[in-house]
Amino acid sequence: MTLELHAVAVAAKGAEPLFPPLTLVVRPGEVATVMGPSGIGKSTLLDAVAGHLTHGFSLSGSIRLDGTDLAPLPAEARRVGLMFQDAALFPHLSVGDNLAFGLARSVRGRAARRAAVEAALERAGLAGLHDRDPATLSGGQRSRAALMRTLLAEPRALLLDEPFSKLDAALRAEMRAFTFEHIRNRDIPALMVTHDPVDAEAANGPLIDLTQLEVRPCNT
Ligand SMILES: Nc1ncnc2c1ncn2[C@@H]1O[C@H](COP(=O)(O)OP(=O)(O)OP(=O)(O)O)[C@@H](O)[C@H]1O
Repeated sequence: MTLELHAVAVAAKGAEPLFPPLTLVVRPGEVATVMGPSGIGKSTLLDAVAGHLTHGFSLSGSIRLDGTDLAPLPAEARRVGLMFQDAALFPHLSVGDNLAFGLARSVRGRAARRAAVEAALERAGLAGLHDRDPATLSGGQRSRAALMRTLLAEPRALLLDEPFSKLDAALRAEMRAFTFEHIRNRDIPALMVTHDPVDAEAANGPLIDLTQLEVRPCNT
């Protein structure tokens, strides 16, 4: 799965585009980093890829996933996963039921769904916590569960909007490594918005500064 942005720009009705046209290729397993000052349109760019553009913003250029133009597809048909800093587990569901909520519809039958959730909990280092109330988990455990919920939907690409910024330094490093490893294992492209140079340094894909729109290789 490759994510391709060609001359992508977003603009509010009657206004100038938020940033100059962006052209970018994110290959399978790669994390591309998008940086730029507050308000330049980083989250709006991710919304455009996810199919959630709101507030009168319109998109120009094209966004392709695996060669398919995403423009005509509604958000749910794009199968693009979104992880953001305030990603919360549903407080009224157990940890396992939170993960089951994300589970792709293609996994059918009670036993198969339970097995898929148990395997995901195990991979996230959360084995045995299926029936726990999310409020009783540590911050890192909650973050890992939220990521697994996103991944269980089998997204074809992942969008990360400052996903680690609420975590302390140690947890941040752990979640960053965990997330990037899953992106590589799933061989899906990811687009990460961050203000943190350490996140950018750890990413293996192109680095885009929306104020410069320079695309240069990072760690490759
Ligand atoms: N609900 C809204 N209604 C109108 N304009 C909005 C709305 N949300 C965002 N904007 C505007 O769209 C522009 C881009 O916002 P966006 O959130 O994409 O920026 P950002 O680069 O992600 O910022 P930050 O780093 O602070 O999250 C900003 O100028 C902002 O004021």
